[in-house]
Amino acid sequence: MKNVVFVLGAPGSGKGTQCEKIVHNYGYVHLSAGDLLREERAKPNSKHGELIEDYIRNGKIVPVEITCSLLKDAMEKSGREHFLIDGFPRSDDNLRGWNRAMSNEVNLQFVLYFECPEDVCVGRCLKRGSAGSGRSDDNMESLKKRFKTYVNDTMPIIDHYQSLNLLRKIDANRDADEVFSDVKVVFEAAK
Ligand SMILES: Nc1ncnc2c1ncn2[C@@H]1O[C@H](COP(=O)(O)OP(=O)(O)O)[C@@H](O)[C@H]1O
Ligand SMILES: Nc1ccn([C@@H]2O[C@H](COP(=O)(O)OP(=O)(O)O)[C@@H](O)[C@H]2O)c(=O)n1
Ligand SMILES: [Mg+2]
Repeated sequence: MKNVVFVLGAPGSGKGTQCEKIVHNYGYVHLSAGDLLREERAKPNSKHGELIEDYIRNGKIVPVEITCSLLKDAMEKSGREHFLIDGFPRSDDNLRGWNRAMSNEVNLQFVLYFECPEDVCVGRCLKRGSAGSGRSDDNMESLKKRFKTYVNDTMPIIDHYQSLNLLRKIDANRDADEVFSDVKVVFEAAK
């Protein structure tokens, strides 16, 4: 049986940064839904490249059929058993699509949630943009849309996992190493 930890939090809350540290310490495979979508977009023969670019630039959530099949393929290709799924599920469509396709073959261990104020997150993303992230959505116009999507579509998913007692909330408004010391406590408890 495959094991999964979902990693959620606002854009810029530090999901990718903390996932890297978890990979080093706990041997999970890190799958970022956003990275997989950006990779798919970059393929010259991609069926969905233009759609993905439009959704990303406008901070909208790409239809789950696309995202879930990228995740499923990456999981199968890895041949591994423990996965950090970063930035997913981010909407009701994501959650329902995942449950339809995957819930029978995957055990959800818990959901890591990085809590961080919006102004701090926006500042981090703008800094990432001006440092040359090359991302078409690390600009103020896209960020406004991304945060609207986060509040309207993703917060209800976070509440859903809270009500199932699966949410592990971390204060992400600190130095990355301090954040990781709390992350470690969660992973040690899950061993
Ligand atoms: N705890 C932190 N304090 C300050 N900056 C951070 C912290 N964690 C990540 N960053 C920086 O903020 C930006 C967003 O981090 P990232 O891990 O990509 O977040 P997310 O995947 O949630 O968007 C990156 O440029 C990263 O280097
Ligand atoms: N489950 C997901 C995750 C990302 N995405 C898209 O990819 C964009 C970037 O996601 P990301 O996870 O890389 O962004 P960050 O939260 O890491 O800054 C999102 O704003 C969405 O447009 C999606 O459609 N569905
Ligand atoms: Mg990220």
